[in-house]
Parts: sequence; structure tokens; C-alpha cells
Amino acid sequence: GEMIVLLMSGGPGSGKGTQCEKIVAKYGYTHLSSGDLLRAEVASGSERGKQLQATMQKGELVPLDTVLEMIKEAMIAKADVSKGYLIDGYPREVKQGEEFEKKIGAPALLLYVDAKAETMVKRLMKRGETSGRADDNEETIKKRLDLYYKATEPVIAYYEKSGIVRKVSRNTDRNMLIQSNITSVLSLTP
Ligand SMILES: Nc1ncnc2c1ncn2[C@H]1C[C@H](O)[C@@H](COP(=O)(O)OP(=O)(O)O)O1
Ligand SMILES: [Mg+2]
Repeated sequence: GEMIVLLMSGGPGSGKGTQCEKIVAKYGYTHLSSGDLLRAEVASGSERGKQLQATMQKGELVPLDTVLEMIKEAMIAKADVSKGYLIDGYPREVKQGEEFEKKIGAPALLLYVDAKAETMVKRLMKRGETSGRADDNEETIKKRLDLYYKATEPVIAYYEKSGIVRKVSRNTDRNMLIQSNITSVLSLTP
């Protein structure tokens, strides 16, 4: 049947990657992180990777077609072994959500992690001490945060219209709600 797609959104350093790991451990979804896919391309040393690195270093969004194509390829590569996808870090702007629906399909849920700005900055500065990421420095963090509020938060409102937004919070009862939602979504698929 139709492959389940869950989207995970949240600010830089909100912990969306960590929440994805928990959901994957519990439900066995295929976790695709747009940032990880992009960093793998950068690590490959390809010409495209060099362009991407320059963009990411400035905390800016990479071209829509590039990141969508990479996610699509990663989904296809896992299609025969996947129970469904948990896509982390995409969409980062409403246009990306619209393109995803056109080219791939409609997501079942948009999960998002809420965190205060100062929490995210503190976490990223701390992560920057060991992550070796070119974008975990004060100036770039501010840019990414600014971009999150300007471009990515509207994505939540966009999906609110179809009633598929669920907030992932750390306390269990809310997570129970998320789990029941994921279970019910799962039960929809044969
Ligand atoms: N969907 C997307 N569209 C455009 N650029 C993206 C993207 N996903 C990631 N990027 C680029 C911009 C991000 O600042 C950078 C790192 O992404 P990330 O690893 O998801 O960051 P974080 O997890 O710290 O929020 O890669
Ligand atoms: Mg991440």
C-alpha cells in the first residue's frame, strides 16, 4: 500500500534528530535527515558538495530541487526494505512541502519539536565544541535561527490546515498521543 511518510520539523538544535532516533527505535521507520544527506554529499568532495558546503556554512537553505532530489533518491534506495519514512529537516519552507506533495506524495503527519531560542543557541554552541560542523558557530547559528522563524515555522501553519500537525514533547503523556497517532496512521496501511 501507500508508503507512510512522517515529517519531522523543528529549529536548529531543537532536538528533532534525537526525537527521530526515538521514533525509529520504536517504530522501525527509515530515518532520512536532509542535513545528513547534504553533509554526505559535501564529504564526497564532489563539485556539487563544494557548492552545498558554501551555502550551509552561511546557514542558508540549499536549492529546493537539490535537497528534494536527494531525499527522493534516498527513499527509492530504501523502498523495498522500508516500513515507512521519517523525514527530518524537510520541508524547511512551504514551497518545499508543496513540491514534495507534487513529486512524492502527501505526508501522514507533520511532527514538530518546540524549543526556546535560547535553548537552541545554547545547545548548538555546545555541540559546536565537538561537532566539527561548519555551521555550529555563533554567527551561522543566528542566521539559521532567523531562517527557521522566517521560513520554517510557516510550514507548521501550512500543515495545520490539513490537521496533521502533532507536537512532540518530552513528557510521556504527550508522546503517548503521538504514539497513538502514529499507530493509528500505521493501522491505515494494509
Ligand atoms: N530541507 C532543506 N532545505 C534547504 N536547506 C536545507 C534543508 N535541510 C538542511 N538544509 C541545509 C540548511 C541547514 O542549515 C543545514 C543543516 O541542516 P540540519 O542538519 O537539518 O540542521 P539542524 O539539524 O542543525 O537544524 O543544511
Ligand atoms: Mg539534525
